[in-house]
Amino acid sequence: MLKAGIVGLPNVGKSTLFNAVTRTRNAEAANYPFCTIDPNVGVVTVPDDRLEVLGEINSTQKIIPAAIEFVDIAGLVEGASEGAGLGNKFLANIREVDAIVQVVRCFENDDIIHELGTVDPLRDIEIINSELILSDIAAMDKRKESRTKKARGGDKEAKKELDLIEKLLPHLDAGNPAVTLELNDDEKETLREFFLLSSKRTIFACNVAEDELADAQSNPDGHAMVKKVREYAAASHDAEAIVISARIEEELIELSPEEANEFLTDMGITDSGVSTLIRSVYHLLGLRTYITSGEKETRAWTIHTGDKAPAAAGVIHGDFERGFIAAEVVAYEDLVEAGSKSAARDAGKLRIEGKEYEVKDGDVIEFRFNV
Ligand SMILES: Nc1ncnc2c1ncn2[C@@H]1O[C@H](COP(=O)(O)OP(=O)(O)OP(=O)(O)O)[C@@H](O)[C@H]1O
Ligand SMILES: [Mg+2]
Repeated sequence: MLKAGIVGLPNVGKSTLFNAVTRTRNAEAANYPFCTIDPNVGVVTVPDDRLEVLGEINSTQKIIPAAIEFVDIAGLVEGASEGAGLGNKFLANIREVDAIVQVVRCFENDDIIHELGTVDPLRDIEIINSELILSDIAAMDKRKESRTKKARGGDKEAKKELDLIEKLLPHLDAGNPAVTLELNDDEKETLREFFLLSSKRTIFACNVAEDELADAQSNPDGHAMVKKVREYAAASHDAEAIVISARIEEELIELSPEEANEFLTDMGITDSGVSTLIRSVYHLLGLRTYITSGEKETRAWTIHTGDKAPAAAGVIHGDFERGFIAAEVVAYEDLVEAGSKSAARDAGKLRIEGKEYEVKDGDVIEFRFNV
């Protein structure tokens, strides 16, 4: 299962967010820096309203959403790349995740300690990013040395790596994350093998005060700190910034879905920031959902962007892929509009697709196979 790492300065609300997304209290969240040392790992289900709708249509007994993993990582501080605050250990934890959620403190509150004494989202982001970049520079310097020797000996693979490193180092030295360097497909492939921290796709989670969430969601640029983070994310990271209030979400854990909805409505919010965040992370990881739906269960299956029908079938069972014959596909919207699968078939919306079909997000599929 792909993993998203929750990263940020100490005491900014990472574990609170982790509890909110996993709907547990497994991570200790408390008002002091370095409350978290060892990472907390949890499975997070991806909210998807389409499953309930299909479940209704097919009188399904069970609904099974898609899932990804979240890892709550210890806070980084300035100097982490040189080992400060157990920096090396924490950076190693980040290396193991597939994408990053960077939690940025965007709330004023004198009772909650800020490591640096003041609330300043852009300064905080810069600290985290430069630690990731510095650690990558050190890794690349080392790799450059070993590859130079090999390349001299005529090793083509080493030469290819070396060329990329020569391109990468000035980019990193200028303070840019590896993820924003323009590369061709071949270079991208090589870059993946470097496992760089700053090459991971990132979403910024602006953690705002509870009473500012409603306004900040409906008008993000009306919140001065959120506005800055959004601009920064778009300009220098080609990334999204999402507004959350980790503490509200944590308070919702004990409530039933109905009570939680009522609570949110009272606050003037329709969708909780955390649901949006989880969905965005799922997409950021390059993941898409197709759905199977019948009386027994309605289930979301996770595939990668661009996966073809046999590979998608293989997610259910290897036999489905090996014995793949065809996929009966109807787009979610078409199925809902028709009201049932047979009505969709009558309306000519049911397609029979073969081996080359690229499965789309929201396809409702039944596979034909033979083993
Ligand atoms: N949006 C918010 N508004 C007010 N307080 C918040 C908000 N989000 C989190 N907090 C509070 O901030 C404190 C720190 O939260 P938490 O322990 O989740 O931080 P952390 O980033 O995991 O810290 P550490 O790096 O020490 O592990 C907690 O007291 C928490 O309740
Ligand atoms: Mg923590």
